[in-house]
Amino acid sequence: MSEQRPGQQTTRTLPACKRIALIAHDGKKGELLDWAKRWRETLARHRLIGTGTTARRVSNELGLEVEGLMSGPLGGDQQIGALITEQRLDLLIFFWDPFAPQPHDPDVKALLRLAALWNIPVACNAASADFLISSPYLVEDVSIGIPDANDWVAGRTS
Ligand SMILES: O=C(CO)COP(=O)(O)O
Repeated sequence: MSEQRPGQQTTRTLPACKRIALIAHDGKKGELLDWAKRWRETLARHRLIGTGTTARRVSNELGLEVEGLMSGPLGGDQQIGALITEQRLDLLIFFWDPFAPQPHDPDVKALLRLAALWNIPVACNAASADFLISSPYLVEDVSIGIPDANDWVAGRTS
């Protein structure tokens, strides 16, 4: 089977002040809130964004400013995916629930695909989120490799 992949990479810079998405499925919201409480002071120094219910709960229960998008089942995962594609998100903390099928499972898969494609640091559980949030890269400009979108289109149009 022939498969097409981006042939050429370019880079982009994750800024020192990171744009961090916080998302949790209902069965994992308690864990995410506990985790965010532990890292509250660190999170407060970055720009937070989240799907509707997660964002509201983090904001209400921790007193942090979190930009709330649409709730996940109503399209929020896709909005986060669009931010990744537009290079407007730097870190994804997504506690998805391995025990609960979601009505919007295709959106969840699509979001994780875009995060993998665009080389975004992702944590899907508390231990990996601890590693990400305590990394020295969190407060530095960090250059990451990403697919070269212009080269991709050029290769499909020449
Ligand atoms: O469903 C979600 C992610 O797939 C999360 O959505 P809410 O934060 O609105 O619950």
